[in-house]
Amino acid sequence: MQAQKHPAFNAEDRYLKDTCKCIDSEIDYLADEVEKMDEELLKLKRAVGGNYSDDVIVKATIHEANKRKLNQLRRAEDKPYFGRIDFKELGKSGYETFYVGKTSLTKKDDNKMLIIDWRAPMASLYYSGEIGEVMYKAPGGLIIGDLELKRQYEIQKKELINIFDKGLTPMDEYLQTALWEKKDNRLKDIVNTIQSEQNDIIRADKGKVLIVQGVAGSGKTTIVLHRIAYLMYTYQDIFDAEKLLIIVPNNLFLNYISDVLPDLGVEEIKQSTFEDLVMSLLDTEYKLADIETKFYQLLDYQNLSAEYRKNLQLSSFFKGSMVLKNIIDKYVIDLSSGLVPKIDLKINDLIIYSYDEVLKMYEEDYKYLPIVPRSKRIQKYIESNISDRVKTIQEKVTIKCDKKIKELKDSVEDIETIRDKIIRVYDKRDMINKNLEDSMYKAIKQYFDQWEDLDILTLYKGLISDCEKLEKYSNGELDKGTITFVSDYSKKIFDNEMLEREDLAALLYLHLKLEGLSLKGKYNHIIVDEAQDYSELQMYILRQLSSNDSFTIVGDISQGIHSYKGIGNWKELMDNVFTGSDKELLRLKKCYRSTMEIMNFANQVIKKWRKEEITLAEPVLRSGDKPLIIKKNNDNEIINDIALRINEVRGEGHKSIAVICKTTEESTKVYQALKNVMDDNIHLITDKDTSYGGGVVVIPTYLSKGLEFDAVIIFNCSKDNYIDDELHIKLLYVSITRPLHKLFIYYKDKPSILLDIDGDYFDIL
Ligand SMILES: Nc1ncnc2c1ncn2[C@@H]1O[C@H](COP(=O)(O)OP(=O)(O)OP(=O)(O)O)[C@@H](O)[C@H]1O
Repeated sequence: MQAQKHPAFNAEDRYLKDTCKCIDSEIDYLADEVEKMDEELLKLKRAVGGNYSDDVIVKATIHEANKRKLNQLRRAEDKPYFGRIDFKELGKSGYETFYVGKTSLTKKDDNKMLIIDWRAPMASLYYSGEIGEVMYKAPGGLIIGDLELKRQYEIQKKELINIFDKGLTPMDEYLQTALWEKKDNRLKDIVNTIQSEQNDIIRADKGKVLIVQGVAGSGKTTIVLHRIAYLMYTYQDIFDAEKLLIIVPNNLFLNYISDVLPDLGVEEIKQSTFEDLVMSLLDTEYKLADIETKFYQLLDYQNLSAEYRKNLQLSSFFKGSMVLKNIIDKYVIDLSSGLVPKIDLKINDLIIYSYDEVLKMYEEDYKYLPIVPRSKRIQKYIESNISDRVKTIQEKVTIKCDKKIKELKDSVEDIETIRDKIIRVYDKRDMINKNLEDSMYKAIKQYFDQWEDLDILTLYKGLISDCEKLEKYSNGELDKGTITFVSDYSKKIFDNEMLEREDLAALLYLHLKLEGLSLKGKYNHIIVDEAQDYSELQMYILRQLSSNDSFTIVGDISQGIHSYKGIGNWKELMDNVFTGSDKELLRLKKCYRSTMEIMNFANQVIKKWRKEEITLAEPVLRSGDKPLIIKKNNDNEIINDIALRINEVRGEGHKSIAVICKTTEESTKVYQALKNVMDDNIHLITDKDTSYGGGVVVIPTYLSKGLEFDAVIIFNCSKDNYIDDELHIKLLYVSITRPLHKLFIYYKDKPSILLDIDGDYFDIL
């Protein structure tokens, strides 16, 4: 064991053993407490029989905290800590030693802090502090002092394996050990090796919109998950799990990241795709058009004209744009101003509620309500008051009738005629009054039938598929060609009783304008991963769900394979969506995932995009094989070679291997062909899959985004499969930035123009 060579081994070994003993006894103690409290709470709950009890609440809270701590200690018992800092605060005498771990531990008998939590303010020194003068932010203000020692430990099953000292051993050695590990099917926490620039993001001020542009593999996903754990620990009184929301691209990805938060001691955070969030907010399951159809049409340069593909892009972009938001705003104003029909609510010829009276309710009394609840409120008001109103009218009818009868009685006509007339007047009065009573609810219905139907889906479809309306409300911001394309294309989808994914944000926005939103302002912090693929309107909607404009938004413009509908530029997002809020854009340039050789190669590919927004990745010093580009004569030869390659890579101990294809159709063919020449231990991943079980998979690029594998094999990077356009460049870039250790790229006939790069960056076969 390397650790034994370290001069402080004996002292460190003793400390580890003492700490482990202490954890064991704390685990025993807490397990005992939890068991006792389980029984006690059961008895107490029975005794109070479902009634409110302070005692039950207090005990249940302690019980939950004990269970949580017990879980955390159990998770930490094999590796109780990973770092140490020796720090002397300015003005104090002597250095104090602090061990940093995933969860804190205090010794029972003397209250000595054996481990501090990695999220504690002082632990920041472990991640960001350099030996010498340092400072860190504590709740009471800045603490300044001197950092004498920063030490890192590799511990396995309670045994010290290695010790690294800042200054004596290159710090990267510790990071390198972590990065060389083989990956299985899930993302892992990185508390041991969080880097300084990542630490800054994790601990950034909570009260703003933080946007992080990070290159592929820079740890964006990992960091946002650590940030959640940090926020929940640091601001326990504000951030309970229900007030946090994480938006992720798809359910496969959700499954891929699902271990990290529990490992960091955080449970039950709402994590959702944008689509699922909208459907749950609208409480409706919409049938959505297949995500792939449009995506693959955009790639189909052989069969579809450039103009058609451009219109497709524009149409998607429009549906997520602030232009559509403005159109909806104007549409709603018109809808609202013409909503109260210019008629009175009458029964026969009697006015029960006049147009002016209802208009006043609409424009003044209930103006504070959105349109739909406002019109419902007015209807309800009229329903509950109409009988009083009718009574008043009946009284007036009676008075009029009495007056008429008096006149008749005073008249000079013969008595028989007067009697007949009086009877007729009474009959008429009774008929009118009865009719008033009988018809009042029917009249209300007939009256409100004249109001425009506010079914939001119908209104939305009506707007989007109506060229005249789009033209009227767009104020010249859309050209006629786009308008016609949008409305025709949408009509076809609507006719099939479907919506596009792109429709959901606008539909929800219309809902918000007309109905309001029950979750408005519900979340204290919202996290968006892979944010480059979201539209401004989607972000605008998320902003409506936030109580305080507290966001962490991470993404990589270079991986924006859905940028035809998404964000092309962070500055525009800040200007157009987060106007007026405090915001900051940070950059992560280092890639921790892939070897230097893979990342240098990837940089050459993304450079072909020739866009100023590109940030080239700086690989962390970890060297492996150069990417291997392999030419074969046909698909069969490629498949046979891939099968051999997979066995070879498996033999080297790599656990996760992906054969990445451009489309699902290509993936399906490759999967079938591989199954014919290989064992059965291979899986096809499609958009129906919600989990990735590790091992060998065949997967289309767009689903591999966000994931990573030990080795990646790209099936067909031939000339006619990847052309020199933005979407193809980004697709290839995403694929080649997925591997940690090995990358193989196959082609037949001629290689793609995107592989036309300096030969130093790859090997060929
Ligand atoms: N400080 C670190 N220490 C150890 N591993 C790290 C560190 N930072 C990132 N990694 C590892 O790098 C890999 C990439 O991380 P992650 O998936 O979070 O990056 P990303 O920026 O979201 O990537 P992409 O945009 O390509 O999806 C993961 O395996 C993660 O564990």
